[in-house]
Amino acid sequence: MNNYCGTSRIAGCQFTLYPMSDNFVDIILSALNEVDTSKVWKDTDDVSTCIRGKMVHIFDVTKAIFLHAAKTGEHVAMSGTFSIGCPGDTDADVYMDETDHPLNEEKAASINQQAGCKFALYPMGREDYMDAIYEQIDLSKSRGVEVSHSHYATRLDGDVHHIFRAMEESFVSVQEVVSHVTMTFSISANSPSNK
Ligand SMILES: Cc1ncc(C[n+]2csc(CCO)c2C)c(N)n1
Repeated sequence: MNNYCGTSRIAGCQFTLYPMSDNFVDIILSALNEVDTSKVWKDTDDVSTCIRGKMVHIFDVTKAIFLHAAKTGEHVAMSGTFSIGCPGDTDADVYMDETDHPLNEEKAASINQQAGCKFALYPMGREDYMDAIYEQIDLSKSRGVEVSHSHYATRLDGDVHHIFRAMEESFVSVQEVVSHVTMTFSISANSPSNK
């Protein structure tokens, strides 16, 4: 099966927004609406949204949707799973022809938002999966984000742009050596616990 396009392979993210607000329907639908998703395959249902396409656009769209929801000032959380190299899917292959320019970066760049995030990498099908994680991730170089370890996950605190950059860098470097990788994350902004 050929799921390669140049040097880029098809990736995806399945995520759910949880606005802790009476206005949750509007916050979810506006965030999904305001973000330009034209470079990714997208499907939203009552549980979650799934996007598929080039890695650069998967991270661009996921981050932008979280930022647009969080900029309402409400306590908003998002949980999801990134995946690459999952064999079998071909229905989003057409999106692999898109250029690498992320469509939402310019608009999202002006949104400053602090958040806390826990993420975990799962390189699939490897006896030495722990080595694959430790060898490829060098979070010591992550600028603007505080890194701490927790059970089953790594915690990142800081600006949302820096948090997503750290997760993207980790995911990109692990998938260069392990063909099938998943990464779970849970991110929270405007939590009353921090007031
Ligand atoms: C990113 C994301 N996608 C879908 C849902 C599921 N969902 C729950 S309420 C609602 C709006 C009314 O239909 C939707 C779509 C979600 N929470 N977050």
